[in-house]
Amino acid sequence: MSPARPTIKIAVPNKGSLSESASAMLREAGYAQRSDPKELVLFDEANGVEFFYLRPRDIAVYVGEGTLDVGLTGRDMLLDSHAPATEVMPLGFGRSRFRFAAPVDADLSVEKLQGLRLATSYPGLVETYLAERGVSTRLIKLDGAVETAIRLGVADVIADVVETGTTLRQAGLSLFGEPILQSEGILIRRSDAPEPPGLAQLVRRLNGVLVARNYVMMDYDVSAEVVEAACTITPGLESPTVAPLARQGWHAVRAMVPKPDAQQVMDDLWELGARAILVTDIAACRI
Ligand SMILES: Nc1ncnc2c1ncn2[C@@H]1O[C@H](COP(=O)(O)OP(=O)(O)OP(=O)(O)O)[C@@H](O)[C@H]1O
Ligand SMILES: O=P(O)(O)OC[C@H]1O[C@H](OP(=O)(O)OP(=O)(O)O)[C@H](O)[C@@H]1O
Ligand SMILES: [Mg+2]
Repeated sequence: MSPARPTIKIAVPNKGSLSESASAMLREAGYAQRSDPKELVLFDEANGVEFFYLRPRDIAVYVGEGTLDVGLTGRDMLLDSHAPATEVMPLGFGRSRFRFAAPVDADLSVEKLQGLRLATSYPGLVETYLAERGVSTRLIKLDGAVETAIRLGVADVIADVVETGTTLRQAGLSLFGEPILQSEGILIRRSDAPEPPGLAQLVRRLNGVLVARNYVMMDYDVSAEVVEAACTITPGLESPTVAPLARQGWHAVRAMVPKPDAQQVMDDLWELGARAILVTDIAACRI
């Protein structure tokens, strides 16, 4: 009997904004995910992985303690926790900015925050940012719906997650100061610890999902005179594949193209004389 291979323990958000996207990404990477949102642990025996569904705020704590090997959480949550954990890779979902906001007519700047009451769910993140700028405020720690704190007279300003800005606008608030942080879902591991078993494979799989989501495969035919120019338009990730066609003086080219650029790239190739331009989705890959 072959010895059991070590299992990697992965923390996944159990609810909130990141939960569904995190599970969807892991599923796309070939891992089993829970079907019942009340399930707390799931053992994916085929892949040698154990998933623990936890509050996103707690994930950096477990990973920092070394109880779990890696976790999916938000960059803002990691920095807020001050846990000894490190970002391994960004995951491309749950993008937001972390910003200061105040009533529209407040005319504030970060320097003017000295002594004011500042409400936030991320005191660790805000305190570090302000300390670096020599500003100290009276921090009021709230669990959520922070935008309402000003109207209710609990705070003068807030610092919170902003995605579309709708919540702020509805509360009559506007942004001031530079963004404190650009956040998104990230993979984290414990700082200064040996690499957990299976991490390299997990990272390869997640990278594969990111590439499959963000790129398309483009095929086209082009005459020999303009092959070089065509390859400048579609340089691919490393180098495009160029193969001779049965038709004399023509080549077939195949290259990966960033998905948002695909339509413009097709127009440019057409102008150059390329024909039979085909775009296909990438289902999965290892780059
Ligand atoms: N509107 C949003 N858009 C993108 N990311 C968001 C948004 N709201 C929260 N997040 C991200 O979700 C993470 C916070 O997790 P949390 O569980 O608190 O989410 P939540 O949506 O606030 O959930 P809940 O309000 O149910 O507690 C942070 O990384 C934060 O940046
Ligand atoms: O810029 P927007 O698109 O409006 O999104 C930002 C809002 O979304 C989150 O709130 P959530 O709904 O999670 O409520 P909470 O404040 O209670 O966490 C966040 O805390 C902001 O309030
Ligand atoms: Mg929230």
